[in-house]
Amino acid sequence: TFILFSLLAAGASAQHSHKLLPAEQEIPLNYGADRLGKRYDADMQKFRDNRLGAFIHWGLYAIPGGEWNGKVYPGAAEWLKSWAKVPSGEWLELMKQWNPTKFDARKWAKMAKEMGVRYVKITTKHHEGFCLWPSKYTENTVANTPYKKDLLGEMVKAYNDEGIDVHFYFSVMDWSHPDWRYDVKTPEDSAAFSRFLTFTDNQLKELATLYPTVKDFWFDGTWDASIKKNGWWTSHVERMLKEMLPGVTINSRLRADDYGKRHFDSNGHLMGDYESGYERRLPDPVKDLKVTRWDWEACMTVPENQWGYHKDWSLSYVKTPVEVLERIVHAVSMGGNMVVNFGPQADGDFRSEEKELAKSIGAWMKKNGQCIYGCDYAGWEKQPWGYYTRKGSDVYMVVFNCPYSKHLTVKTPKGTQVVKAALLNRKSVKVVETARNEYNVDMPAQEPGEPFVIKLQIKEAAGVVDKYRDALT
Ligand SMILES: C[C@@H]1O/C(=N\OC(=O)Nc2ccccc2)[C@@H](O)[C@H](O)[C@@H]1O
Repeated sequence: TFILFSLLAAGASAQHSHKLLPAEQEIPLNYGADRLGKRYDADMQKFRDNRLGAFIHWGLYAIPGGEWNGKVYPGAAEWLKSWAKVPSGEWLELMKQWNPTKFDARKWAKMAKEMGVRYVKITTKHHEGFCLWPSKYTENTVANTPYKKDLLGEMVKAYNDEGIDVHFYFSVMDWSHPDWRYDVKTPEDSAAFSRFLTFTDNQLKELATLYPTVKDFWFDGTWDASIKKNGWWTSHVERMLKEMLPGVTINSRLRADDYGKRHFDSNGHLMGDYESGYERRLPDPVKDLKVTRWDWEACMTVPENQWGYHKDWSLSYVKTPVEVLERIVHAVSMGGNMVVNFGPQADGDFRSEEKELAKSIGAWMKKNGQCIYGCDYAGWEKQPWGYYTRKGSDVYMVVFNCPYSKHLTVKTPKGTQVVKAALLNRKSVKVVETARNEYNVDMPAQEPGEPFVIKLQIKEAAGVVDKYRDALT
């Protein structure tokens, strides 16, 4: 079985293979998925209902902002240490300049509230190894900078005070730790990496103990062979955090199983509580409907690929608010969450483009948020005008593209009728049945000038009279 399975596993597609084997062919795993299927407890339901989040990528990399020794690197700014091949000792000198004088956690929380995000994911430690909290397991922390104070603690309190959940991003890969290894090949490697895993355990326990209102851990920096060869540890971390913080959610990216399979274990079952592979890309609304079988969260950058602050946003395309909004709606329409990224400046303020974006998305959410929060995949056939979302028996049409026909085609599943349609401001729009399970929903009389939402009242009674009798062929 093992040989057969190894061939099967080798043939499986990339890390996102979810090919489920018939139950009797499943192989025994010690470090595979702890649970089959979605979680339905209150904490996971809150994660799901939140739907819209914001990422905060903030670290030493915000100081150089993509430029090193007079050269501007177009790659992701939070990877500048790598692009410019800066030794750790030299990179950590930046700590001497870390003093965000304009940082005001309450202002940050107000901005998030105004945008309508229900949660914020904060980089507690990115690959560079600089900690935004005063960790006692390393010198590379905010405590040893001119700022001194516990930045993470200030943020957690401010966001929570605004009713916004806080999630922690944590990079396992730590470029500044002498015991980090990309691979474990020698006895020296395994001694060092074992020390590294203990160090990481200690930091995670510290985060869970100091900030017990944290709702989620989003692990990153877990793609290297060293982690894939230690799937047991990733399973231990998930169990340790869930023991310390019952209800906490953990992303699939942490996890590797007994054979180094990531995200989905060797039997095709999702590990962790939600799939976190959709980064700067989204599943296709027609071809990738498989994602509606599990919980997932996408994240996106506003420029093509900048998570940390980069001084020059002219180097790539910057998405407009409507383009950001469409990705948010697209994710929710397929049963996923969307996290929009912000890369604060070193001084603790945000660039104007990000402030404008937050305002613009927030204004739309204030009017239309009921088609996002608590909504899920509707199960109806995708149409060119936009996306469906659904909450119970309420189906929403979120319209991004207006057809010259002035009608929005709606095709309902068998046995489902559209009874009424109305704009969210309650002005009704005409609905005409055009064929079996097909309707024309009128465009609103006034051109809304921005993406708009139509709420459908439907009837799913079984045994609907089928007045269209197909001709006998
Ligand atoms: C959110 C982003 O996450 C990262 N890396 O993500 C991935 O490697 N993503 C990935 C990899 C393979 C498949 C799908 C996504 C980091 O390197 C980056 O600086 C940023 O923090």
